Amino acid sequence: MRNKKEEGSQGKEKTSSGATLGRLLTYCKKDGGLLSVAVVFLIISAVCEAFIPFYYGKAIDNIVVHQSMEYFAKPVITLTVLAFASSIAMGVRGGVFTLTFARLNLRLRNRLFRTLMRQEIAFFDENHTGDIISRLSADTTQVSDLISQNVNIFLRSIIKGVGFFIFMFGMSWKLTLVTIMGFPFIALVSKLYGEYYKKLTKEVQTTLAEANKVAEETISAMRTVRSFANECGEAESYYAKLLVMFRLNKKQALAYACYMWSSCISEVALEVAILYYGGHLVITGQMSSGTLISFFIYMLELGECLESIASVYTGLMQGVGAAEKVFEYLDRKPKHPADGTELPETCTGLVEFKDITFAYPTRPETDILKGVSFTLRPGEVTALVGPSGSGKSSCVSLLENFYLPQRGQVLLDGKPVHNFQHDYLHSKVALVGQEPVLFARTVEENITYGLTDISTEAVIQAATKANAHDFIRNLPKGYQTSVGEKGTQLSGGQKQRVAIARALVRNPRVLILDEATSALDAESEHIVQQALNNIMQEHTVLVIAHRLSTVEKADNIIVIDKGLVAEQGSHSQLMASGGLYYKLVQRQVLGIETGAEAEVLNPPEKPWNFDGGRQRRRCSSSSSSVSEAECNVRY
Ligand SMILES: Nc1ncnc2c1ncn2[C@@H]1O[C@H](COP(=O)(O)OP(=O)(O)OP(=O)(O)O)[C@@H](O)[C@H]1O
Repeated sequence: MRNKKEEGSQGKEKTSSGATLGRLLTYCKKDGGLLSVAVVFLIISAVCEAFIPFYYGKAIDNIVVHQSMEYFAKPVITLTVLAFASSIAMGVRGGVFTLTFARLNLRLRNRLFRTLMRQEIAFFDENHTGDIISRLSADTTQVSDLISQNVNIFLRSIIKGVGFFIFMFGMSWKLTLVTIMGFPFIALVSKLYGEYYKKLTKEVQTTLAEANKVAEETISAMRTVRSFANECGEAESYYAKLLVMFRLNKKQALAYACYMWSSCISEVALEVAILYYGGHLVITGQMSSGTLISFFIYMLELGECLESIASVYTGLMQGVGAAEKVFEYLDRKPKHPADGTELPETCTGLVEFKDITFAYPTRPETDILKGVSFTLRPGEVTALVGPSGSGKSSCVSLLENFYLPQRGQVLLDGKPVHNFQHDYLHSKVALVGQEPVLFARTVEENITYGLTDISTEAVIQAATKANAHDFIRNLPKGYQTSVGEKGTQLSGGQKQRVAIARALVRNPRVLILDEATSALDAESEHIVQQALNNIMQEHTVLVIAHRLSTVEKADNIIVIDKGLVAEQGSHSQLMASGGLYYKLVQRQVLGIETGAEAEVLNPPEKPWNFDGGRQRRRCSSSSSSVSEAECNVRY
């Protein structure tokens, strides 16, 4: 019963490996012409090689029997020509195969990256960047390299092996039978080894991805690592992951040693048996000594072919293991595809959140928003306030169509946001994040990110509105200055203004601003604020407010608490009603006046998102009268 089960699973494994290989080959369809050329040259070289030992035998027989240079020279010239032709053909075959599989690599990576770009945001929440990069680089390389080398070697070995076998059979069927008897053992060893190696390779790749994850996270956050002096800690975590991989590598080494041991023993046993029986045939006059030498060379070469086929098998299994991982991503259909089609000519920018209930796909059991409804009107500034973790950024993610709510709808001009064509939606709704991400490109390329055919005038106009034109002009190469990885060569305020320009150049109807204050000094903050004041009137604006000054000015304030709209209205209305907002403002004012009291009223683990807690702590801890005055002015 158990055996049947095992057979079943092995059969399934076999078919799935075969299917994966078949699918990989379909990826090479476009290279059919090139592959045919490679195969033709492969056949030429293999056939030439198959004849060479035959002429060795002939040459030796001619020396032994005729003992004349004339008889000896003929087979030697023939085998020289064969060897020459075979090496030329081998070179062409190798080059064409390498080219074909470089093309396969190109296609695989291109498709994989495009598939990744289509995935929903939740996919990137679930899968670590290191894993994804490892599929994109290491796995695709392994697929094309291994498949390229192995398909090449496999075909060559098969053709040569068949040729050798025919010659051997023609020389002595009895000796050939003795040779064949060793095959099943060699085949069994290769198969067992191949299966085991495939499993180990998958595990090694997974642990390598885990190690990459740690390395990537650490290197990309090097400043944080340094500031917490955790270099050794990170090195230890990386080393721990490497050790897991090393344990697997040891298993691989042991498996390889066992494989080599068993295959070498079986080869030597076979050679001794052939020599012994062949010697008997020569002595009894059933075979010439030259033929025995030819046969022996054929047998050794056949052994090499079988070894190659065995190693090809394990190599192919490695490649198939990597290919299965690549296909897993390639086949993944986005759960929330950006496939809307609505493309209205005009957009007023009216946004409605209607009874939204939302949980993140990674934590489906926790509702982050619970029946949230509010409206953002064109020409109005709406401020979203609430404690950290109350769900403000989640509202923005839904408006950006990053996720789908479980209940309710986010409407733009009365239509669900996911119904709009992807490019259209993101040209009408633009986001300036709290810590905007810039790309390692020029300032101009960052501003026009994702757009084509944008005139320089439009870029300058957007940068001017964003209060960024002057500082960009003073950069070493102006708009053509590179901003460095993630914009590290710009200051926080400069990055923020480039990000504002990037949003404005699209001429959006809805502008979402996640106010950044903590990263900016007073001067930069003032300049950024001015930029925002310039543009607020022209759009539907949603501000995740960190500053009370912004909140006060907003036309409508929505207070979110624990995923619910606690209250909404203008500053004066909310202050008059004496509810949550009133208490919040009171706390903030009190917080500035008496730092100690504020700590009690507004505990650090639940700071309100006017940034009051943070600013207040900054101010109250400072003994400088200037900073206190600054704070009082702000609130
Ligand atoms: N990608 C995510 N996957 C799972 N949970 C998330 C994700 N992003 C946020 N959350 C959770 O959702 C809740 C609301 O987060 P959100 O970022 O919307 O709060 P917020 O009000 O914007 O907070 P803050 O003012 O601190 O930025 C938090 O409990 C957070 O842990």
